[in-house]
Amino acid sequence: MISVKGLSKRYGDHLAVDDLSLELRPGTVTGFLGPNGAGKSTTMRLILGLDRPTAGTATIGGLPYHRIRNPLRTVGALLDARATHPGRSGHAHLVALARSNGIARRRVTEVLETVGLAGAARKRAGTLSLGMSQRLGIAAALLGDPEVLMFDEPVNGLDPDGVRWVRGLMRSLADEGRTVFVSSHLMSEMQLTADHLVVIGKGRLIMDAPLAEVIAGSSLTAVIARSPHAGDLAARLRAAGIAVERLGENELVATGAPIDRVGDLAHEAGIRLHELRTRQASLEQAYQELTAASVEYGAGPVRG
Ligand SMILES: Nc1ncnc2c1ncn2[C@@H]1O[C@H](COP(=O)(O)OP(=O)(O)OP(=O)(O)O)[C@@H](O)[C@H]1O
Repeated sequence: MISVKGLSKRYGDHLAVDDLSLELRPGTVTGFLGPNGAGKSTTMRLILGLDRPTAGTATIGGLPYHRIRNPLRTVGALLDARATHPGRSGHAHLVALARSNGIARRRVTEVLETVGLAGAARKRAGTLSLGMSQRLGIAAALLGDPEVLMFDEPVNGLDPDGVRWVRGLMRSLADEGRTVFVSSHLMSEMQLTADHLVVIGKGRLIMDAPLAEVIAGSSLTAVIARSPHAGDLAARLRAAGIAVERLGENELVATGAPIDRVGDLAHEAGIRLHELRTRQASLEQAYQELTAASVEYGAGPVRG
């Protein structure tokens, strides 16, 4: 369990994290989203005690990071995949980490196999591709078999197979009851991986909700109805305060109401339906609506 209360971080006159409060639960993959510069990495660094907060607290299992007796056994993190000694092999890097944290050496072999790096373990870390470095960073995070895992952009540099593998890994770690906190800019991937989403913009919390709720809340999520009496249905739905747009003579789109409500209203009015379905927004679309006002480093208009 990660608990963040009133967390703020100021760099000079810039507030990178602004009064953030979160509870991240075990058994869940929580996706951490936000535009460039929103404060995701800073928040993760604060949770991991790599930076001191200006205000507020961050605890893991009830303790601030610096008070955790066996940190690597409690929380594993991948923040910067290139943060290994370039002249050391992946194997030597993990052995050193294991030794300094009282972790059995055989665990190194296990995690190297888990991340598919057993064959490349003797290569110097500096010669690994970005994707392999990511895998090595994930291996280091898994080394202490921790209950809490934090990954900053774990699929960065991975090929499609690697991306799929990370997705499966996150899922299985959460299914084992662990707390998984993962940031990514790949919305399509997050939509497949995360159960819960935390969205921040300019250091502030924008959304903290289950994935399904975020998608249902998008204005692009709608109910499509086809009926030989679409006009009557439109009138009935509008009278109930539901926004309706006609798609054609027999079809309409209703927004802001769940499919059950649209179906019930049609039934109550005795209106025959030939089709009733939900059109789901993608996470990408929902995310863009949520963050439109807080893109700090957006591109300006393209001039021709
Ligand atoms: N050590 C630092 N000194 C000064 N400013 C910093 C420092 N670290 C981060 N910042 C600033 O804090 C803000 C948040 O940065 P952060 O890296 O946490 O964002 P992010 O959401 O992880 O972005 P990205 O998606 O681009 O990785 C940015 O404006 C950044 O320039």
